[in-house]
Amino acid sequence: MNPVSETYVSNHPQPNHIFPLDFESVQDVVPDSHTWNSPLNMFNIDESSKHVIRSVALPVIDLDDPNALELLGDACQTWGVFQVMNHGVPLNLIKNIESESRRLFSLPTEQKLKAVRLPGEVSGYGLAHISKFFPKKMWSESFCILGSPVEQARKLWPDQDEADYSKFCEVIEEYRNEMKKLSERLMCLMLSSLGINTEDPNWTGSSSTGEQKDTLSLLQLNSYPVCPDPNRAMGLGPHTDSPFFTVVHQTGPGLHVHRNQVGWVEVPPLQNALTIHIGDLFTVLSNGRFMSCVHRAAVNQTRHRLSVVYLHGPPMDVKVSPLMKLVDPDHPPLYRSVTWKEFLDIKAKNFDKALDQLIQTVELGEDGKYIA
Ligand SMILES: O=C(O)CCC(=O)C(=O)O
Ligand SMILES: [Fe+2]
Repeated sequence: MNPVSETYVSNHPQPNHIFPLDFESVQDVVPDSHTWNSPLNMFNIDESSKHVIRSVALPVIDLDDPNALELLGDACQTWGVFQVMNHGVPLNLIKNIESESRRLFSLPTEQKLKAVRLPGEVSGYGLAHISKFFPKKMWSESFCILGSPVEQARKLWPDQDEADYSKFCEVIEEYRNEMKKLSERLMCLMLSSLGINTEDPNWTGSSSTGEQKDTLSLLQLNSYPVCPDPNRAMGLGPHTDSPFFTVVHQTGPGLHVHRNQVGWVEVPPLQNALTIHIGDLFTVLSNGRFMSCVHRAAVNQTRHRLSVVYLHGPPMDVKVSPLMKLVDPDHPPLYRSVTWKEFLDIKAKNFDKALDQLIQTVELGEDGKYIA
């Protein structure tokens, strides 16, 4: 079994955390199961104000800018989120993934349910994986793709022309390839901003079996149907992403990021920009220099919103630890090492406190090395 699937199986997701609301049948009331009215008390966020800030400018980085490296390093250390322009992903490919996602989510509910994610599986249609951490259901549906999309696509478009599902699969594969290229470029830039030379092939550590493996790439398509009462519903609850980072394309406003002392800030849907969220494993790797960014998705009353999220992480069984170059007598290693697979287990049990579980106290030994 795939190691990501193993993690999901061992954490027993319940079917009620998989099935989205049948949005086709919703009239003009948000059902109680989807009404978010009590404070969540997560991530130490002060929820006394519901106000979303639109006047604070998030970092926008043109990758062709000669100062891109510096700007990017600064954005990762202050915000943990930024937008990139001139990222090299063909704009027609972004339009194509948008229209393929729209085609998928506009299928009749019963058709989408044919590709439902089974308990313990990663790929398929359903509520986002984080659903189980919240007391109320989210106003969204998602489609997660790990590995080949063919099997799921055949379930969605079974009786028709092969062109129906093969177009979907082609676009998914092409988009994922472009995301992989962009992510590798961003990873190099982010590490360079920390003074790390990525030409050293061992910078991420080695897998437990000693072999070099491919980084894992996961794609998640999210759909946020129009909502009769957006102030009482939540598209996607507050969370941090687990991998090194995620690359998000959104079709309209709705993404909010949280910054301490500032509050919830809207990420504007800039034309031709992609949004990058620093994830938990980068916090570990950078020894706390880059902090993962808490974000959520709101819904609205008039526009069906979509987002496409690419998760860029290390191979599942590679140990991620604070980079040696970022550790010195003034900066002890804050986190113990962890693989992505182990971290998903920790997150499944501790959600917003997952990173805290990795914090370690160390002492400097006589040989100048830290002892946990
Ligand atoms: O829809 C969005 O803009 C955000 C989606 C997201 O955060 C996620 O899928 O992890
Ligand atoms: Fe996210």
